[in-house]
Amino acid sequence: MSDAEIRVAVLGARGRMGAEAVQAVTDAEDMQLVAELGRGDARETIVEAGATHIVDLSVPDATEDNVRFAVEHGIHAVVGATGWDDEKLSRLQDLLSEHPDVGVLIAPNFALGSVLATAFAAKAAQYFESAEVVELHHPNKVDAPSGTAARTAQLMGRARRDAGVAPSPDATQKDPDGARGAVVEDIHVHAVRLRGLVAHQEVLLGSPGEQLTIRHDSFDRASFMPGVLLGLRTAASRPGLTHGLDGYLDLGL
Ligand SMILES: NC(=O)C1=CN([C@@H]2O[C@H](COP(=O)(O)OP(=O)(O)OC[C@H]3O[C@@H](n4cnc5c(N)ncnc54)[C@H](OP(=O)(O)O)[C@@H]3O)[C@@H](O)[C@H]2O)C=CC1
Ligand SMILES: O=C(O)C1=N[C@H](C(=O)O)C[C@H](O)C1
Repeated sequence: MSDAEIRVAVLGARGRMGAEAVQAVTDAEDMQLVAELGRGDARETIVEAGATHIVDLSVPDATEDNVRFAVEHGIHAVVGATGWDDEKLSRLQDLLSEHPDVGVLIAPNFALGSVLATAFAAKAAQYFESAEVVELHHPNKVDAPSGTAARTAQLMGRARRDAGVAPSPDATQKDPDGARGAVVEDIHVHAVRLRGLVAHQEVLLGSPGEQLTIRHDSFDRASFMPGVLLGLRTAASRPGLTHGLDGYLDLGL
């Protein structure tokens, strides 16, 4: 084993994503899987196992504490678990300023196609009168809207605001049951939960007489693994917080 080897602890290792990541890390020649943690397992195991990196694929309620533990112990973190709102991100930034050698990637989505779709949507959003997001997932998902949809809407909304675009036209006066969906940065976000689905998203952009739809589909969790491995291979060389796998890619957009 070389000193430079990436020694990985997977958190949420028995979950849908975690199990896939355990296999991907095991198969990677430049990595060693040194710990697999689930709910109730002591985080100290990560340190005892000599991990240089964690992959956090646990749950929104646990991820902040997991990442805090890693950073405080000088361990790089690649994070796919959702729930990272602005408050948590800001606390993490503060923590990282005390640990300037540690790299953390918070990746709402590891699939390259999804990362590109979000970047395209952010780029296109200012050119259309109307913009909405529809995310579609398997019914075992515990959070809504998805982390990917929330981030996509946030980037779209900010781009529209910076360009001076008005909020999407909407004559709705009565919506007692929330049929118009969640609102993130002035963008409506709709969540579908349907047996048979994995992870899908449509960004709808409309102007008089035309519509642009930017759709991405993950049919299998294998789609996320190249992004997880890229995150693990890059995090140590990118100290501080990176929000979005696009931060490790040169998309040129
Ligand atoms: N960024 C990306 O590309 C992707 C992100 N995700 C996100 O990853 C997360 C996991 O998704 P998914 O695998 O489908 O969910 P699962 O429910 O299948 O897996 C979550 C796992 O985390 C375990 N867990 C709970 N608490 C802790 C804890 N404190 N420490 C360690 N493990 C814990 C759970 O154990 P138990 O079963 O005992 O509760 C469970 O095994 C979600 O937030 C999801 O949105 C999912 C797909 C892609
Ligand atoms: O829970 C999931 O499955 C997924 N979660 C992430 C999210 O909330 O965006 C990524 C992907 O959509 C799959």
